[in-house]
Amino acid sequence: TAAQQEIQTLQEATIPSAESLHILDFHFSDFGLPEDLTTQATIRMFLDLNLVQDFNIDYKSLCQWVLTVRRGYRNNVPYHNWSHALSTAQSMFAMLMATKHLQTTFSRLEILALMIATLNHDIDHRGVNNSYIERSQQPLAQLYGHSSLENHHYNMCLFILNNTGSQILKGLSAEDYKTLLHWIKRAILATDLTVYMERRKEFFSLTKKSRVNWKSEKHRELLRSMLMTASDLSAITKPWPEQKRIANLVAMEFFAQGDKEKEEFKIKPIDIMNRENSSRLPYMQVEYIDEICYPLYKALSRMFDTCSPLLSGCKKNRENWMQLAE
Ligand SMILES: C=CCCOc1ncc(C(=C)O)cc1-c1nc2c(CC)[n+](C3CN(CC)C3)[nH]c2c(=O)[nH]1
Ligand SMILES: [Zn+2]
Repeated sequence: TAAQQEIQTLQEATIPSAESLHILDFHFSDFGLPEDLTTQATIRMFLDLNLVQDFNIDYKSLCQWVLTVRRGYRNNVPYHNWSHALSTAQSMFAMLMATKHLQTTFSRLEILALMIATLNHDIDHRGVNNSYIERSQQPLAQLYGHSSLENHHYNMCLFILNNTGSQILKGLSAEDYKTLLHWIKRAILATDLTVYMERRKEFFSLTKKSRVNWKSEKHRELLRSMLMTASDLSAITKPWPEQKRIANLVAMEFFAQGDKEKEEFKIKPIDIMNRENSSRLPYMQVEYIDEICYPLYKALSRMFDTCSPLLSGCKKNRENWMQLAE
């Protein structure tokens, strides 16, 4: 079949180096990268983090797993698609590769959890957020209640990991497998912004007192969660042309949800989803940066100076949006 052919082709491909794919750069963009190179870039991340070796991952299964995860994203969704998943995983990869401290602090199993979680964290996203799903009483809402979307992303991730032919975790002990799934679930659920906003206070106070106890599982999980959000929102740190392009995709998706909310529920959508406010988009972005993004990149850069390009990128975009807001 075509799917088998695609697996075969990927399996036989010579995977380009990280340098030639530019996946070590914080300013990486997949814009214009051909689809087959996006799957090869994903394989390259797993190879360069030594995950294939450390966990005895069968290479053909890894190829099938990457292609199945990619297919799990909907290409009729403007922003929450495979490109967002790849950029999120690449941001995590760039932080891990740049920060030796992270690689020595996190176990190999934690690194594996972060890479699987970033790639799967929005899988099967329909372009609408939790509040829309809960209000529309969609099956997902009946199934999962709150954080319904993130629970769905985790379940899809688990389903693919258990699927014949893409069982990349076959080489793990029963205990490691159980621990890993728990960490992947927590990491995917951490990408729910409401969860992030609750938990970041504790993280910020830890980084201020620089009292992180790396031995404590609670502190490590908190850091893994914060790294998930930093990767998830990393488009806000990209060079201006890329940030502009992404912002337009996010706006397209948000306004489409707002239109549906007006149409189906006869309600007024929240500001960022109401296309009547599109002239205020730059101002809303400045607010979004100040309230949600900047504090996180500030705390991360305080902890790891290797992550300072994320903070400076975010700061630059605040200035760019501010100029448009006046
Ligand atoms: C219409 C949207 C304009 C574009 O918006 C964007 N463009 C790009 C990025 C990016 C990450 O680069 C991010 C955004 C962007 N994302 C936002 C989100 C979800 C992460 N929220 C939540 C919803 N909750 C408010 C109740 C806070 N507010 C946002 C905003 O104002 N902008
Ligand atoms: Zn995301």
